[in-house]
Amino acid sequence: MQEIIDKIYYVGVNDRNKELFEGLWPLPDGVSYNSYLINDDKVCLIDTVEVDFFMPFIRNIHEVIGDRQIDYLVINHMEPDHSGSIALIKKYYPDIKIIGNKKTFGMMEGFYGVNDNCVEVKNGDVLELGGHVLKFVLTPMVHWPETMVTLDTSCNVLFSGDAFGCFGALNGGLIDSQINCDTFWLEMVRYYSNIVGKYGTPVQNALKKLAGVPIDYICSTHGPVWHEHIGKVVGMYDSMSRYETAPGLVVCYGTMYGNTEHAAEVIARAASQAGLKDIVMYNVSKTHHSYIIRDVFRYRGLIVGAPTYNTGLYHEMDVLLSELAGRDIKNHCLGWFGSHGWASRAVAKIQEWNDTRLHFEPVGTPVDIRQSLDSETFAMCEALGKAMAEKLLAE
Ligand SMILES: Cc1cc2nc3c(=O)[nH]c(=O)nc-3n(C[C@H](O)[C@H](O)[C@H](O)COP(=O)(O)O)c2cc1C
Repeated sequence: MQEIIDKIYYVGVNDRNKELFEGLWPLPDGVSYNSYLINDDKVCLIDTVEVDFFMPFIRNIHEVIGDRQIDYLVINHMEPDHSGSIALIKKYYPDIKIIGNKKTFGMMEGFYGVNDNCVEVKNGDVLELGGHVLKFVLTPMVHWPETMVTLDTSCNVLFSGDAFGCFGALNGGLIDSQINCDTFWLEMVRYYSNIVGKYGTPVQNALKKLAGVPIDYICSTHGPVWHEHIGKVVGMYDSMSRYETAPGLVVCYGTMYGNTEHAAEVIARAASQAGLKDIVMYNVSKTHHSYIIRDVFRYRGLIVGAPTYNTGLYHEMDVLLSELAGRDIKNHCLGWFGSHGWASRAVAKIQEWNDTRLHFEPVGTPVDIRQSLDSETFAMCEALGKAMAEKLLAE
């Protein structure tokens, strides 16, 4: 197994089989479950892996320590993709001491029935392993209540749990300086926006706790080990958790027979003609909402439109708006439009979502299309696209 630095080894695994992470998030390039082993006077394992991967996990551990026992297991985060192997690790290493905080152990008992040999740590507590010294920093609600991170102060390594993680399996290379990271940047935004995105304030609090701490390696639970790009990934987390955006536009629509799509094309073209360069368009039935949410986190403007369907809003658009509303996204502008055959509901429903849950800043005049675009609604779509572009560019 690869040594990251000074007796710290990677012992994680790759999952290229799963279609949907957590049954929700597509994994076109797989995902890694990262775990780390410090082979010092005392042996310490940092987090585990999803239980389906226990056999390759234990093989990786044996490759590093052979028959040595593991003294400590640090649990930074109890989500089962990291905690899933705790019970089996305890079977292999019955004397292992499990390190967590007050909120960790109730969850551990509830999920796995494990409740003995626990060592509770508080914020700032220290554990000496020999040459290596670990310091525990509690980071509640990034993105579960028990989350914490572990600093190895002897060599400036941060074991960050899910923070700074991203989708994408590790294809041979482990540390960012060994690999081309191009594919990981957008996947980091998708991971953050969908899974952590609601918790901007706790992420800001965690970043403040770590500000000024020298960090040479960030070892997260998913994706590459960050070394060369630490400034970039910390900057990305800072910016995303402040809900900072670029002056771009997401145009997202539902359609059955093309009339609402036609309106979306007119709106996007008008925005482009008004000078806006960053415009992305999605058919909400085709593109998984995790990609749309990712781009909503990147761009300040959003225009959504959908048909009236069974006296309500086209279902896939309802799902998208519900997902967006669940993330408490701030600092965004919204325009909207809709279509109907005989009795309009879609436009009012989108407005209802915004008034009651989203609270984005409304831009332009909503367009309600009866059956298909006519000259009046065509002009209104152009005006909507232009108004949004002018608003975004003016800022
Ligand atoms: C299954 C189905 C249910 C619909 N329900 C309604 C409705 O409840 N009220 C209404 O005014 N139009 C309804 N419509 C009509 C559509 O809203 C209308 O045809 C619209 O132009 C469709 O847009 P599209 O061409 O982008 O798919 C329905 C259409 C379909 C296919």
